Amino acid sequence: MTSKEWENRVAYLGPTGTFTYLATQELFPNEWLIPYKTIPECIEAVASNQVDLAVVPVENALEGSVPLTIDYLYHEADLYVVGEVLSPIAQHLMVNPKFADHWEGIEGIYSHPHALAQCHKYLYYRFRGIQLNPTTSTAAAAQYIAENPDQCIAAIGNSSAAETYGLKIVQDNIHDFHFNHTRFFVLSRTNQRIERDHRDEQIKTTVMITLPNDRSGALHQVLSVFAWRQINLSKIESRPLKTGLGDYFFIVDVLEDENAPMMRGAMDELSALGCSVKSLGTYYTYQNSHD
Ligand SMILES: O=C(O)C(=O)Cc1ccccc1
Repeated sequence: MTSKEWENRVAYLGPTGTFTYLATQELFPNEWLIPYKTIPECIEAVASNQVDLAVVPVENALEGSVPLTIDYLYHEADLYVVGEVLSPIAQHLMVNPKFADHWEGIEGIYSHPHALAQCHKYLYYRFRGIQLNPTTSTAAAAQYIAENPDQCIAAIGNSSAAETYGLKIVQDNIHDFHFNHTRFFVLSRTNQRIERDHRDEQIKTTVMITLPNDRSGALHQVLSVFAWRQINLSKIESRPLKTGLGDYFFIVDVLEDENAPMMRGAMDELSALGCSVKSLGTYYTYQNSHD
């Protein structure tokens, strides 16, 4: 198939072998997947029409939100969430094969900051004092290890990265908590929905809400708008507006379709309360099986 025959160009946090890559590949097995080095580069790629869609991590069960993604969506880009992928995450320690028998002497460990944090206890008890080096992704770390075969260093990432970059896994499942899942957003310039057979039934809408300045009970009022309509929220989080200490916006996940009459009423009432409200769209969830 030539590049012209692909239906969609999909940016993802690369290179090949990241957790984002695995999530993207499972949802888009027949699309043209294009790696970008950082989350902002993925988001810019779709915003500037270089690609049709972008897949980026947005939240991890152990580490919480990925602030870069949420802040970039609020402050920098005008995009819609058109799908989400939930993937189980297993972290492994990998080295160049020639160090497979003396990996306990490694002098540095490389990975994405979230991956290092997910293995905090393991690294503390097993490698205290060894330098931990953040990289733009887990696969970028694996690639770095492969490109520096004379150094006794290790990467933390998934088994696909070990395979892609010819590394040997010397300790598997080193993440501190068994339930380690990451949520990825699929982003688009247009308000559409990715619809595949294996989607979850539950639909979700992500809304960004900025409260009117300094009014007591404003957040309570916002929550009441949803509560009395019996609209369920699955997440609410505040992020700094970056205009001064104490100024925040809220990102809220609502288990309802943005076009449902109750939801339209809720959005209108929020505006009437003086909030600025932006819906990032309604989308389906896809559960990935790999780890
Ligand atoms: O670096 C990666 O592989 C990513 O896709 C980001 C990430 C990092 C750690 C856990 C889940 C996703």
